[in-house]
Amino acid sequence: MNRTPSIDVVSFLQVNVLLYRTKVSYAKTKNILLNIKRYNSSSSNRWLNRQQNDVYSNQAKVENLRSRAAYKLIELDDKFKFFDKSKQQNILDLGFAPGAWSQVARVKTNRFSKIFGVDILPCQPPTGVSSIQGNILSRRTHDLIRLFFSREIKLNKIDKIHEDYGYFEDLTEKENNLYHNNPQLEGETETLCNENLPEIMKQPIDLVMSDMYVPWPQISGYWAQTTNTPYYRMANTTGVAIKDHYMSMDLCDAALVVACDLLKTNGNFICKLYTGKEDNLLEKRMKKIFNKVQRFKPKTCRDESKEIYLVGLKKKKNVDKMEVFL
Ligand SMILES: C[S@@+](CC[C@H](N)C(=O)[O-])C[C@H]1O[C@@H](n2cnc3c(N)ncnc32)[C@H](O)[C@@H]1O
Repeated sequence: MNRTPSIDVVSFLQVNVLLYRTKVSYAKTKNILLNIKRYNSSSSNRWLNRQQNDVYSNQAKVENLRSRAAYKLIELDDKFKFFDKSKQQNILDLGFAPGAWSQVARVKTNRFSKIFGVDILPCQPPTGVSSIQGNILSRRTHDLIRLFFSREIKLNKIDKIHEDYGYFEDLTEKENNLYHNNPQLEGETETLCNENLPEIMKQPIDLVMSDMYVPWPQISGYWAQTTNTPYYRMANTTGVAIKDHYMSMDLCDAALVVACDLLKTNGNFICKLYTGKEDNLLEKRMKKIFNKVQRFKPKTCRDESKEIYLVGLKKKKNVDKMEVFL
């Protein structure tokens, strides 16, 4: 087979020949090569190296969690107590892929609770979690979320192991009568009209959690992609603080619109953002929606990262979306 030598081997040989001619020592050659390598290494390589040496990433692999992000949600829940096994909860996980937050939510809630993930990337959800591939900036995605929570879903009891972990392999789904009896909702192509919806469908969610961040366009690694590992670099940021900030603010606003429309009164909200100039504006908006708003930086977040979480506790009654955003 005709094999093409990698760029490193080629540059090693080239530099060696060059240095042999000029009688430079081997140690110096190595130094020059290291510099070339450093120059060539992309930010995604640096990210992969950091992941390999990261305690939380390794721990996540041991515990069969899909990413280190799981520990951030665990810390958030330790502080704010979002999950409650004693009652049925409807949970929406925005930007759920690869699915670590959904895994945590599944384990921390009882088997009657529904967990629904939305992501713009294709991703197989964890066991006991439902999902759609959709853009949260689209009105249709909002409608599909509403439809999902209007259905009655029963989780099958299969065996003791699943019972212990609070979820089960199969889902049996029974359409909610309200959905079938309402002609307006049967054709999913129409945008749902809020005024005519039955009460149960107006605001069905107890917790909206958003860990969204804009994924990078895929430029490599196609050979290794499966539905479970859609993109390697989806947890990556651009490294340009101001860009990261503005990109995350748009997604926070989108999550906030979902909270205005679909979160129950007294429901809670978690939202990841990269800090910058517009934090205060977001916080101000959140204060119009929630009784209490708090900032939280989990220990799992890297020190150098600008990532923080804004938490909205106990949604107020009759929130006027127009007033929040104008
Ligand atoms: C940091 S990852 C989320 C990690 C996840 N919380 C976990 O625990 O595995 C951010 C996700 O947000 C998703 N995302 C970004 N923009 C989106 C959008 N407009 N609509 C839906 N999902 C989006 C990305 O595709 C990506 O999978």
